[in-house]
Amino acid sequence: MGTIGGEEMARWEKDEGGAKEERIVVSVRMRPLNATEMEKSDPSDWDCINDTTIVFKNSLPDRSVYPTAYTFDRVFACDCNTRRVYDEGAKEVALSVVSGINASIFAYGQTSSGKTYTMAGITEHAMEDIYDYMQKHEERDFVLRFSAMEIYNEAVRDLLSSDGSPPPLRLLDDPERGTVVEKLTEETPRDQWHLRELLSTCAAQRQVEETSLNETSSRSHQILRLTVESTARESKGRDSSSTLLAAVNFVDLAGSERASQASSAGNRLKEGCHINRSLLTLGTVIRKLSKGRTGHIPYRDSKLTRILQPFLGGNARTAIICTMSPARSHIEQSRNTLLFASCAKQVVINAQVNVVMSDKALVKHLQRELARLEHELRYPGSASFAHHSDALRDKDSQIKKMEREIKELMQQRDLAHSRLEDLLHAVADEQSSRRWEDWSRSPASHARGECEDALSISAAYQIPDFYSSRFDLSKESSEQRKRRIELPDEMEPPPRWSISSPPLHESILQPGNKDAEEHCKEVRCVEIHALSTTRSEEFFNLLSNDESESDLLPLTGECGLGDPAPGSEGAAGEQSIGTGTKTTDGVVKPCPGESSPLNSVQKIMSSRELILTRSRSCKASLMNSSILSWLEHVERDSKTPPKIAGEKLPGRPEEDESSRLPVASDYDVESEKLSAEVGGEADDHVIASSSAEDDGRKQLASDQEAQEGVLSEGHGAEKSIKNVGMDANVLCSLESSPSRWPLEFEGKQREIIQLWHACDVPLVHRTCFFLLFDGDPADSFYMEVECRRLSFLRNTFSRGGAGGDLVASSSRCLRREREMLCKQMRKKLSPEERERVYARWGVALSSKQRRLQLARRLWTATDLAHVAESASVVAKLTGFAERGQAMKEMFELSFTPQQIHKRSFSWMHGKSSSLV
Ligand SMILES: Nc1ncnc2c1ncn2[C@@H]1O[C@H](COP(=O)(O)OP(=O)(O)OP(=O)(O)O)[C@@H](O)[C@H]1O
Repeated sequence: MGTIGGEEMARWEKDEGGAKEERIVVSVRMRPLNATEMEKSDPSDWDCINDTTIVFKNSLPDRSVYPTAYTFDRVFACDCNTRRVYDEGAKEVALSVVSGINASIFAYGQTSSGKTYTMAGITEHAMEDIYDYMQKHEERDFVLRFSAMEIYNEAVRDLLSSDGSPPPLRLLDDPERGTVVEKLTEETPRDQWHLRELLSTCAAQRQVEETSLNETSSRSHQILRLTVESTARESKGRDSSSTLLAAVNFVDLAGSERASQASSAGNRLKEGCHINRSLLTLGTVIRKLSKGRTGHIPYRDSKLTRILQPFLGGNARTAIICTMSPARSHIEQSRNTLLFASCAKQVVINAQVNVVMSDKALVKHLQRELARLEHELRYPGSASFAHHSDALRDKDSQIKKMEREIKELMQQRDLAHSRLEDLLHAVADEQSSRRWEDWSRSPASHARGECEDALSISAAYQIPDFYSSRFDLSKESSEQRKRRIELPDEMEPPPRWSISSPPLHESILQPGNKDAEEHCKEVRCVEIHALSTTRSEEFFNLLSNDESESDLLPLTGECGLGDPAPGSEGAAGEQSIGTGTKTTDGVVKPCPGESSPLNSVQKIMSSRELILTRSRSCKASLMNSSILSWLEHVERDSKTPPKIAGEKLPGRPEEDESSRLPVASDYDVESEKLSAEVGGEADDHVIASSSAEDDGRKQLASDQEAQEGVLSEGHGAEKSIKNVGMDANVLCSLESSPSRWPLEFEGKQREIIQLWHACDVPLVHRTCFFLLFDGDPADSFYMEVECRRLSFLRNTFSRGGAGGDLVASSSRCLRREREMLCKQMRKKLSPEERERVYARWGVALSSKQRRLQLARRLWTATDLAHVAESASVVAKLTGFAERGQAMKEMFELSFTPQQIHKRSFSWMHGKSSSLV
């Protein structure tokens, strides 16, 4: 133990005196059977099986509920000497006193169990060790003070009093020191021998009487207290000197006894009552302390607990040695002792070093503390303040840094997760495609042909339901809201358009159409958000590795479809429109030999031109719920909707011919120029064909190839466009564009439109897709998916066999969808609106079946103006425009091979269903 002062002192103060939580050290010592017990052949029922456990070894049936084994810090068998008991059960605690920590050693047990015998030895050994310690630490100056008292019949007696019969001492409550015994003699032993003498005096003074159990029974509680005060010699007399001050109590309790067993009477009985009462209080205090320091602890119920209050579960280390007799005759008392010991070992104590500063040191310390506090009050930004604020800032920056790291980690995790998902989806889709192809070639697929029709229809008719189920605006996310079609300010829809109608599916969804519901469920929505670009790239990489692509695009150079503008012919039904012919389902098909190269050029022109001309307002107007408003808008401004080359927009005033771009016939000359300039690649794919419908689909592939060929030429294509008279502004825009996405988008869009046409894709699907994907780079993923699916279907159609049946089925499905739209016209459009739409679409007002005529003209051409116009009408009729916008994610790849048996690709098409 070194000097405590200066820095050490400050450190000690910081550590709150080195206080640490520990428990009372509890040991059990069993004495040998005494002569009386042996005479009575009282058997020994207890056995110390190891250093910590004592067991009740009686094999007789025991009716009690007491445990048979008890474990403590240490247990000492009969043959253990007191030295060992002291060394292992009390020494460490007793010697705490020299370190400035209060300590108490208790001996507890029934009468005649050996308390006095044990405690006398322990006190002696402790005194020896303390003196030994003092001798070994000459750097410190020690001062010992010794006092002794006994509590006999609840009276405190001074055992060092020279008076023969001293009066009982009073207990005083000192605010600083707690309970103090007034006028208690305190001796300062000169040396170890002097202390021994004092101990002898105490023993002689103590109340001892003979009882039936113990010839020298102690009838009082004895408390011997040795106070140790130590100061470092080198700091003595200096301002910074400090003193360690602590006391150790050696408490030899009176033995609990049963009056019957002790055969006590008279004074012995009275003594026994006091003893038992005070021991009972001690037991209560210990029990309450063992459950934590909550509630009232009855220290004041006895003089014993009142005097020992500071040492019981307080600022003192404590050791309790419980003594017991092994005799069976004392089984009950022994068990009580063990229960007390069990309770005591639960008590948590909080001993700390007690430092006493010299008056000078104390004054100086207090002055320094006062000055520091005053300084802090006057200058809030002082060093300590600054220190704290700096620490706070550091912590804040640490927190922010950690938050950033967490965010980054979460993003990385999400990214990895979504990539994994994409890869899994891609793999699953590829497997699905292959399985489906295999299956479609199998006889089973033909056998199912009988009910294709109904399935196709139901699947087609469930589309509005599909959309309506996803158009719940109350659940619309902010992203969806952002994507939702916006109405231009100047084009507020007139009130009549806002009349809500029940969802289309309610009127047309056929009962029992469970397959249709399944189709909806199978559509998987994958979040792409900010990762869409990355995911698209990954997806394209996957696609580029997919060799099946080449199979899906048979190069059959045949007649391409013309681009008959709606309204270019007023006839209905089977009448021809333009130079093309109309099939029974109203789909306009071109005549063989119509200029496919011209179509290609037109498509390129349209897509190129759209880069500039398809303004937001234009697109928005197409998407708006108000067709009428849109029509009015078109009539006011001849330059919108898009100035699609070579087409006559429905409703466009005839006198505006001069302002529009060249019509198809204008291209006859220009197309030749283009063909020559693009190296004839487009021409290579265009071969005249005499077939009308199926061949038309094949021609679409040819057109597509031609278009891709032109697009792939890059600047060459632009040059060609320039030659056909494109606005110079368009070219400037193209050349200055930092990204090729707009070009790719337009190309992809046209490709999809043609594939829709070729595959008889349901009009509702076309409409939703067209309106949703408006050129956002993030759309590339969906558009590529759509292309892949449609190419797959087209490839299937072109193979003949089962594909031929599927074509017929899809055509029927499309025809019924047009009938559905026809019915919706009556519900969704007022008579006046219908008239205007008829006029715009070239349906003669005097003709019959006008609604059917209109329905059959929708989506019958592939030029962008026609498509946009058709989409706006279908959107209005199906309520798409009223309900808002669908989630783009539902257009993702969603083939589900596991559910092929349900005849459903989740691709929400009658077509896909009819394929199965
Ligand atoms: N471990 C022991 N080894 C040998 N003898 C012992 C042992 N413990 C106690 N004794 C003897 O047993 C007798 C009773 O011991 P002691 O007086 O210490 O009991 P006690 O618990 O103090 O009783 P009381 O409460 O009545 O004062 C004594 O004669 C003592 O010498």
